[in-house]
Amino acid sequence: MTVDTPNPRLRTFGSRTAGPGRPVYVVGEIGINHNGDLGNAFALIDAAADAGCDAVKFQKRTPEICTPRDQWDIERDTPWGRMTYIDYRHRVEFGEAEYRSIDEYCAKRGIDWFASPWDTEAVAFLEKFDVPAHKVASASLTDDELLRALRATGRTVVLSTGMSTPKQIRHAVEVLGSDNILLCHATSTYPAKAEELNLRVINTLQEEYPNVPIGYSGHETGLQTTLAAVALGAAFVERHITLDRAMWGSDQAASVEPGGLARLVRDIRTIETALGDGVKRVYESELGPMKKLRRVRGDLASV
Ligand SMILES: C=C(OP(=O)(O)O)C(=O)O
Repeated sequence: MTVDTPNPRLRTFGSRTAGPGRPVYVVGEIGINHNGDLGNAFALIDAAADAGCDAVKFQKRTPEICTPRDQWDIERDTPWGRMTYIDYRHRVEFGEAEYRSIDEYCAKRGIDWFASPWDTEAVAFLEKFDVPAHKVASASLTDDELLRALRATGRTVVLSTGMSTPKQIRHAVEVLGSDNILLCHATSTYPAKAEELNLRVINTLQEEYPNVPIGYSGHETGLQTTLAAVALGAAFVERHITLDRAMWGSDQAASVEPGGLARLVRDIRTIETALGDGVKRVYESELGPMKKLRRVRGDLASV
C-alpha cells in the first residue's frame, strides 16, 4: 500500500489548493474600492467571478484601533460631504450584515472571499465566517500581536512582504510558523514603478523558504509584470480591482478594471499551462514537422 505524503509546499484555500503544480490562485483585491457601497462590492465580485478569479479580498479594520488618535478629528472632503477622518473610516467599512450578504453572494457566484484584518478585533470579526484564509498586509508584517492571533486561527495565512527587510520577514515567519503560510513578494508603492518591482525576489524568497509557496501582490500599472511574476513561479497572484480607475479613493488609480482583469486571468492560465513540467520530450505533434523539416533524422528509439 502506498501512503501519500502531504506536499509541504501546498496550501489550502477552502476547496482550492495553491502551490507548485497547482493552478495559480488568483485574487481580485477589492480592499476598500467599494467605497462603502454594497452594490459596488457585488459588481466587483461579479467582475472577478466573470474573469475567472479564485477569490476576492477585502480589508477589515476597526477604525478606532487602526486610525491614530491625532488623525480622528481632521476634516476632509469626500463624495459624501465634508467629514472627520474617523467618520470617513467608518463610512468605508462594512459591518456584519454587509459581510453576510457578501458571503452569500460569493457562494452563489462560486468564488472565495477573505480579507486582511488590520487589528485583532478584525480577526475575531472575520472568524465569524468560514473564510478560506487570512492575509497580513505588508503594513502589518511587524505587528506580532496580530500575527499571533492569525496563527491561532489555524487557517492559511498569506503574508505580504512589501516595505519589509529580510530580517523583519524572518521574524514574522517565526511568529506565524511556516507550516500554514504563503509568502507574497510586493512593493508597497501605488503605482509601483517597474524598476522597483524586483521580481527576482520571488526566487530569493523561494530559496530562503523552500517549503513555503511564494506569491505576488502587485500594485503596478499594466498587466505584463504580473504575468512575469507567474512565469517566475508565483503560486498566488493578487491585484487591486476597480469598476473604474477614475472613481474616488486612494487605491482606484493603481487598480485593474474588469476588462483588464479578464485578460490577466486568461493570460495567467495560458502561462501556467505553457510552463509545463520541465521534462524535455518530443511531442507526437512534432513528428510531422520533423519528417518534413529535418534533413538528418536520428532514430528516436535509440537516442
Ligand atoms: C495592503 C494589503 O496588502 P499588500 O501589502 O499585499 O498590498 C492588504 O492585503 O490589505
